[in-house]
Amino acid sequence: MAGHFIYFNTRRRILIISSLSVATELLEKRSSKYSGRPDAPSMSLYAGYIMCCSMLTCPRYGWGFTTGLLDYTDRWKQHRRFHQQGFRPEAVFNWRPFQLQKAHTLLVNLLASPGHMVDHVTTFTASTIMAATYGYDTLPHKDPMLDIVNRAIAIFIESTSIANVACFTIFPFLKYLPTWLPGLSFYRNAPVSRDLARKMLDTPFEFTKKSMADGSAEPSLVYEFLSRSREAGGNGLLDEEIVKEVAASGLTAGIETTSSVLMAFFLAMAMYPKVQERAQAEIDEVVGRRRLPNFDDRASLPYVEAVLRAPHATTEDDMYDGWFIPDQTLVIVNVWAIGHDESRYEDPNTFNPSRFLTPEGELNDDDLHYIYGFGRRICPGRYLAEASLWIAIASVLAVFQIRKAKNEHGEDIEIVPQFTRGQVTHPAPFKCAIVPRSVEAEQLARTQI
Ligand code: HEM
Repeated sequence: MAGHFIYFNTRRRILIISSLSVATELLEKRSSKYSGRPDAPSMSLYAGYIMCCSMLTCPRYGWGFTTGLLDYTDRWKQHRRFHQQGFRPEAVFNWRPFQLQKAHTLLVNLLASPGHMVDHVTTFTASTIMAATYGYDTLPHKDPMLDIVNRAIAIFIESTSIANVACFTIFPFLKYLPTWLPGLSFYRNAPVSRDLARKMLDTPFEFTKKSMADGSAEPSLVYEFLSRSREAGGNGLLDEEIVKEVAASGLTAGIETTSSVLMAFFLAMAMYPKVQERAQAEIDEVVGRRRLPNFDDRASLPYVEAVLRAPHATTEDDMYDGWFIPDQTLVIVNVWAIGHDESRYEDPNTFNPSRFLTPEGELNDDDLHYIYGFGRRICPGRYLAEASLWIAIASVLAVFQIRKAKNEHGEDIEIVPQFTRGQVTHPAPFKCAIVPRSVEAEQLARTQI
């Protein structure tokens, strides 16, 4: 162990980095060496984002195509080029009107059934990504396309939980046993998962192709790539398969992560009413109560912005600070530790947006970029995610009060924050009350769509 990193040299070489400067030095400045993915079952951890990646397990469940699981190969580079084009800041800018509209749908859904906050949040994040990717406008409830995507993600997450993958990693012979044996039921999910993954790759893609053929296609990532490929005389099937893979990778990487942050926002607001009041006071002062916030208000709402802020396998040997880091070391960035580093953050366990403000009330330069990863593997969907999160948070704060739920005696039900385990962590179910701030706020929300 050396200061901010721990190195295990067991059967699998593992390096855990808990310092921003070490992560930046290794994963950004020496990014060419640290952009691979491990060649054996392994886990890479991020706080709030735990991705369990297994080169053996994921293809079995039909998920070997996703960008995040591809090794540092030409195919991965092709994926990245597509992501870069589709989700670069200028391209994402064009999605703002749509994100605003979907944030308003979120408000109306919350008014109708606040108890289904988790479903509404997932519909919101999925609908923005589906629109940007396929030009597909999801229904507010029970959308058939979204149903395929959600089922594909759910069965994959359930089947490849860390416990299950660890089981296969430690006892690889299990995969030769009959799947009817007790305890191996999750393994029976593999063909179902493969089937759903295939549907997830094909169905929305075919939707875009069909709408291009009948002239009704909305602009989208898939639309743009297919048009360009046709203009350039692309070689059909191969190109189409890559576009399908890239598009579905964005869906699978973006929905759970973005939804998880929004759920954590509701949790924090219920637990920290003073923070909520201060953010709402800022919105009332800057935006007023006669309209809802829009993206033009973002720069004038530093406190709301502050509320929003709250594995790499090496492909070559490397030396760092006198330490030798061999090829094929699994590198894990412990984002939780970086976010709880007391030398950076005073009282790090408290939800305190003010830590991102200067004494003058301006935003400081800590933009938490590290939550999106480092170097060549950095999250390509971060601009889309940030914009979706901001507009959802600002809109919800303008319209709702989020409070602890009450029991039958009218007392607050205390919230003990807990997070699920799995490939993407999110707050464990908790009760909260989501009620309009006023009759006017409710009417304002209803008149937007
Ligand atoms: C709050 C939301 C999000 C968070 C916290 C998040 C975080 C991350 C992190 C930590 C990584 C791994 C980076 C690394 O290996 O160093 C990643 C990868 C990725 N993310 Fe995101 N992400 C979010 C939303 C999105 C969205 C909306 C999309 C697409 C629309 C997306 C697409 C991807 C893809 C394709 C990868 C794989 C990149 C690669 O391996 O080259 N993410 N994300």
